[in-house]
Amino acid sequence: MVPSVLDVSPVIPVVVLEDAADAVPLARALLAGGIGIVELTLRTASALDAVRAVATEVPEILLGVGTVVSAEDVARAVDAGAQFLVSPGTTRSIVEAARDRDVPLLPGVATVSEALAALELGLHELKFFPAEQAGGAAFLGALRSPLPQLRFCPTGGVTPANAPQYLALPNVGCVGGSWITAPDVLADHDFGRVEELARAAVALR
Ligand SMILES: O=C[C@H](O)COP(=O)(O)O
Ligand SMILES: CC(=O)C(=O)O
Repeated sequence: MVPSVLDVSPVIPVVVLEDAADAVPLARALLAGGIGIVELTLRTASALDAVRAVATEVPEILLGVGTVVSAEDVARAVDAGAQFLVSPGTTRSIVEAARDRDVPLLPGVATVSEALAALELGLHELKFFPAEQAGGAAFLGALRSPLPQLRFCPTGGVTPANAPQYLALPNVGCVGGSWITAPDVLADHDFGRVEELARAAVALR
């Protein structure tokens, strides 16, 4: 049984991978650093090859596909091996496509009305995106009182410096962020650095 996506790790690393050959060593470095989950975004031509490689060669990691912006993306991601899906927003067609494939979806919201609309679609675990730009930890903290049934993964502008403020909120399960797999780290193929950053990220909570 797949655990709730929000409860695997304090941080979901959000990855934009240019070279699919990096995917497997990257996933192994995250695991070695104590992070058992990864979100590979559909933002590069190599994304689906990367997903297929991790699904085949690193089955121990919970494999998500992000930047899912259509029902077609849901199909492509799940066919490639995605175990969960992440979207920057929430649409009925994406929600229904993910349900049809029986794959957990973490869709994004940025306002109270979007959170209510997601609730009407039966969703209780959401991404808060873009977190820093949309109101940060103070905004999410204020949602807790009227909407205690919702839990969030704030993503967008989250850093090791501000992550603890989010992780201290009772309606936050984990945060998402790209700092563990930042472009300079990936450009250097520095998987030892990925492991170090992963270990430091796990210690944030
Ligand atoms: O999914 C959203 C972003 O790509 C991650 O945002 P970030 O680079 O600000 O951590
Ligand atoms: C930003 C976002 O939610 C994603 O790339 O999946």
